[in-house]
Amino acid sequence: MENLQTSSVINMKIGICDTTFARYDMASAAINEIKQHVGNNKIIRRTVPGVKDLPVACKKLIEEEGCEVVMALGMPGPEVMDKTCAHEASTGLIQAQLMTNTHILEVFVHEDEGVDEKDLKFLADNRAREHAQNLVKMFFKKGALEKEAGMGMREGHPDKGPL
Ligand SMILES: Cc1nc2c(=O)[nH]c(=O)nc-2n(C[C@H](O)[C@H](O)[C@H](O)CO)c1C
Repeated sequence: MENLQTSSVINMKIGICDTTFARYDMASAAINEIKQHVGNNKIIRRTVPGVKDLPVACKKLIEEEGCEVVMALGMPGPEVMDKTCAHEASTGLIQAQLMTNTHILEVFVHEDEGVDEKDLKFLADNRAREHAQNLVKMFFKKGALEKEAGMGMREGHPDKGPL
């Protein structure tokens, strides 16, 4: 994707929220990706213990810090309890979006998605970066996502492609 830094006149506050539970620093990958495309925008990062702490942290980034979009990055573990936590966190993130009328892009990588640790690391980095690109397209490149509508795009994994 092209660098939009010079072409963009939009100046936004972008929130990035991640967890210590995650086994990869997805927030740094997302921030690095955003800065490559729209580095002139302010990025505010917060780190919380786990995914269930993300909804209120994101809501605070929006309401108290003035962020106009937030990324919520987390890694649910492989146990049934972890999957339940992830679902609860996801529901909380949707509620926070509706309460604030603001997008929170959920970027979860389930620990059992990777076939091994190397694969999991690659997946986490890739998904964080590709969702960061989605954020850039949504807010800085008018019509960019519409061009990709129905194209079977996947974040982290290879795209599926259109039917
Ligand atoms: C069981 C469990 N599993 C996960 C997980 O898979 N991924 C994660 O990020 N956090 C998990 N947590 C922690 C909670 O999200 C939360 O941090 C604590 O309940 C404290 O509020 C818990 C408690």
